[in-house]
Amino acid sequence: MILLDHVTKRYDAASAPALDDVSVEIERGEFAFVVGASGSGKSTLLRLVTREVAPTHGRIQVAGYNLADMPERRIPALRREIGVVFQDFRLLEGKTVQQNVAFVLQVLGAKRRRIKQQVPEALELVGLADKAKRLPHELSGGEQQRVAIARAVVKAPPILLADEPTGNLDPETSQEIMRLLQRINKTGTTVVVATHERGIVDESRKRVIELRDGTLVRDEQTGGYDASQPGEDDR
Ligand SMILES: Nc1ncnc2c1ncn2[C@@H]1O[C@H](COP(=O)(O)OP(=O)(O)OP(=O)(O)O)[C@@H](O)[C@H]1O
Repeated sequence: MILLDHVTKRYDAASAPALDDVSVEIERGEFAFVVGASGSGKSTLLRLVTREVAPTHGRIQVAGYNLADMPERRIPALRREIGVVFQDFRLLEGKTVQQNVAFVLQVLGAKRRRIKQQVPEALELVGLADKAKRLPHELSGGEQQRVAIARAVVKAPPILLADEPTGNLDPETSQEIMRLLQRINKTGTTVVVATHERGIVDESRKRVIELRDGTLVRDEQTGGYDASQPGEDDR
């Protein structure tokens, strides 16, 4: 589903690569964490998968698309296969919850009937059916992130990427969001979560792909964060 084969990404020739010769394969239906300290390359890895940035070297395949030599005009088709969630939610402030979620389908040119059916389903999935008419600022942070997740999955993408999805949330709300992402994974969606919060990773016992200074230093199926290494929380 997602394949990086000896991928290097340099943003500019003078500085060290943000990702350095990274090879990793994430199968359809898997749940994987990408962990590492700030600046280790987590966001760069996700941005390569969405083709926001192109690799300097190496081969990338996502949902059957070959990204390294992909023409610009094919990028929208790739992005239809991927839902993305960010730390800062990125909701449209002037639109209600249901309008935020519907907007994705409208942009894709979906029929009104499909929108009427899928938006309530997505809100039901994230537990926000009763708050469909609220504006984002009338919601808690955790609720706003759930709207963002509903928006990411409403088009039923095979892949969901989350970049520090719990970075702005308290521990209890973070756990709720992680449970929701795992529930979405159980429906068959491939889920990749970048985070530097080791507690979340330890609890989940999922595959952990660890980056340090742009290189892959660990790829383990059973989870657990290497406590011997200093991380964000220890500084
Ligand atoms: N657009 C850019 N231009 C130049 N350098 C960049 C750019 N984006 C990221 N970098 C550099 O690439 C390296 C990896 O950054 P990246 O954002 O991928 O790390 P990260 O692990 O996601 O960090 P964080 O947790 O702080 O978001 C860093 O050294 C960063 O400064």
